[in-house]
Amino acid sequence: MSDEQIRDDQLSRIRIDQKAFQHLLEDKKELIQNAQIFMDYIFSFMPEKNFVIVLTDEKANILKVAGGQTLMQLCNDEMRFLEGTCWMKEGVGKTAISEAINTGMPAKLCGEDHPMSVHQSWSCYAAPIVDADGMLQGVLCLTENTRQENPNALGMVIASAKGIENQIKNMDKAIKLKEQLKYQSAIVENMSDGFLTIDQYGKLTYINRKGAELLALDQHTCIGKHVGDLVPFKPIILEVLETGKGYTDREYVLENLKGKKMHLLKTAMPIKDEQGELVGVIDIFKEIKQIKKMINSMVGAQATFSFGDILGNSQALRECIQKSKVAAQSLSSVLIQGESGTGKELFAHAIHRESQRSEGPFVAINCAAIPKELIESELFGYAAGAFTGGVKGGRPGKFELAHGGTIFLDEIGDMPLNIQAKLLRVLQDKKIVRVGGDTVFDVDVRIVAATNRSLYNDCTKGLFRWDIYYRLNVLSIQLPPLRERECDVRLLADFFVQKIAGREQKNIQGIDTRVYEMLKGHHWPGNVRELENVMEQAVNLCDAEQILPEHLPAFITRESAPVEAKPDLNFYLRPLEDVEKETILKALAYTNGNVSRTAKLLNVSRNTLYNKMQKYDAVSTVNAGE
Ligand SMILES: Nc1ncnc2c1ncn2[C@@H]1O[C@H](COP(=O)(O)OP(=O)(O)OP(=O)(O)O)[C@@H](O)[C@H]1O
Repeated sequence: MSDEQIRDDQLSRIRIDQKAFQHLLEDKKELIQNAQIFMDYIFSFMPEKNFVIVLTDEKANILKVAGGQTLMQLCNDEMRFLEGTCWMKEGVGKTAISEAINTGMPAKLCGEDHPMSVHQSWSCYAAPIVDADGMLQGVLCLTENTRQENPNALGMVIASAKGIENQIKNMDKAIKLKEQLKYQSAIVENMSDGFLTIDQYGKLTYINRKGAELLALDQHTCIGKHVGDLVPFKPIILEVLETGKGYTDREYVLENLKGKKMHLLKTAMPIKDEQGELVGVIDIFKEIKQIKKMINSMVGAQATFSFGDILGNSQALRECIQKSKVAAQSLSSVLIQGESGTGKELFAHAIHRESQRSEGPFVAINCAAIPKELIESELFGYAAGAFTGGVKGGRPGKFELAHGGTIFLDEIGDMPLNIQAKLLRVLQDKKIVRVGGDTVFDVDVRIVAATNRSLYNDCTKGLFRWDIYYRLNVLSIQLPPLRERECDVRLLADFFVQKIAGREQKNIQGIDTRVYEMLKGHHWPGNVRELENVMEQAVNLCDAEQILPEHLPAFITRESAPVEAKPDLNFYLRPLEDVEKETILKALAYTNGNVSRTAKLLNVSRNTLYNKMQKYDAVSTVNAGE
């Protein structure tokens, strides 16, 4: 076979399918781009251009050929050294390219080192190109005629291959960084908090969408401007630039560009470079109302009962429900009065649920259950540093937390007079000032108050302010005691037995008629709460299919028992208060001073018990954990 035939035969074996080659070029785009820079560079500083330089992939497929025109032609004529050919196919023999691929090292093959006669007039210098993970990506190979050997050729190829490797690594890093930045900016852009950064000169370098919305700025045109020129107040982050000290979760009230008053919680952090020099500040801010919403949903500041949960067919109760439904539609304050356990809290829930602000929070506070010295800060919050021991950053009170909803002031009759004065301001102006602070906060809160005392009597005795009484009493609901609505006793007793038996998984079908009679005969000083407790006790004791008289507590069965002999009154009679005090102390001793358990034992509310304990100086017996 002639040399020409050998060459053509070889070409037909080493040529890659055109389509496959196009795919390969696409796959290796990055490598080709980076190698091209170095191939051009070598080409530019060798004026004789008496060489050919090729780039192959890791399987010896030639991706790119460059070189002097004459030499390229010669190379083609003698070796078919062409783009789109593979130089590791069978029959090609050992080449510098195959050596570099097989050993992973630079390789040099000159003249007769080549096994193929058609290659023997050429000297080839090849160096592998690897990526950041050490994986072979390709080979750079310089080929020249043996007559014009260049002693620096191998060094030049190795240096260029290294250069390409670095270029690829940098490119990979840049791509990864870009990806990372894309994610980071997506996170920051979609944050529900406002986020901005300034440089060391106070110029805005970045602001996210929420931040621009809160401060009423144009997100794009404000970049590069000094923050002091962008907002109508002295930006607090400039202090961080001055002091180098950041802060966490501080409250600020400011006006944005549109004049809207914003109550924000802010965190600012200084950014320092590797030398510890301050280069900027990060500022993260959110509206307090967002936090209050979260607090309310976490602490369950929601009304759980609706009018559907209030049972009773008596005329008096139906009228109360009717009146409360009307009250729910109004924005005026509501005063619910009634004995302990008549359902005042239940009505307060239902009024909120039926009102237009039912989506807002329902915040309840029991004025009798909080020590007098703490009521003010509980209701109105306190400013930063108001008292030693207080949370450094201050705290909002129940009125602020109830913004947009309803506040239920239970046992309002127990509110101290000095706090009543502050309450008047809320009722009149809908504004509050935190304890120890001077910032005025607007609060949009509907007040529902309740008491089991006669507020009117308290006013006449100077214990309650008339002005507040009149303001609260705009809509007044007087809940009837249970003893005055006999027909509800049966209904409620059935309901409680069903509810408690279901909860306790007891199969109790109903209530014996004698039990109804006994229940009707009781005076119910603890009202519905007392009835609920009695039925709970009965369900627990019941081992039959019906609640029978023997399941009722003795104080109820005794009331309906026939009186056999008149007791010796002189022996039995003692002042009622003495008996009450003794009973309370005994019960407290029995429960180790646990107020909740004692209240349950005595069938009274915690508040009623607490009031009586204060009256009888028994508060010191309370368990410390209470
Ligand atoms: N009409 C009613 N229907 C169903 N349950 C009722 C009714 N009235 C009261 N209750 C239940 O009785 C218990 C006491 O009710 P609630 O706490 O509302 O009374 P209160 O008047 O606020 O008591 P206190 O003055 O002691 O705080 C609760 O468990 C409540 O669900």
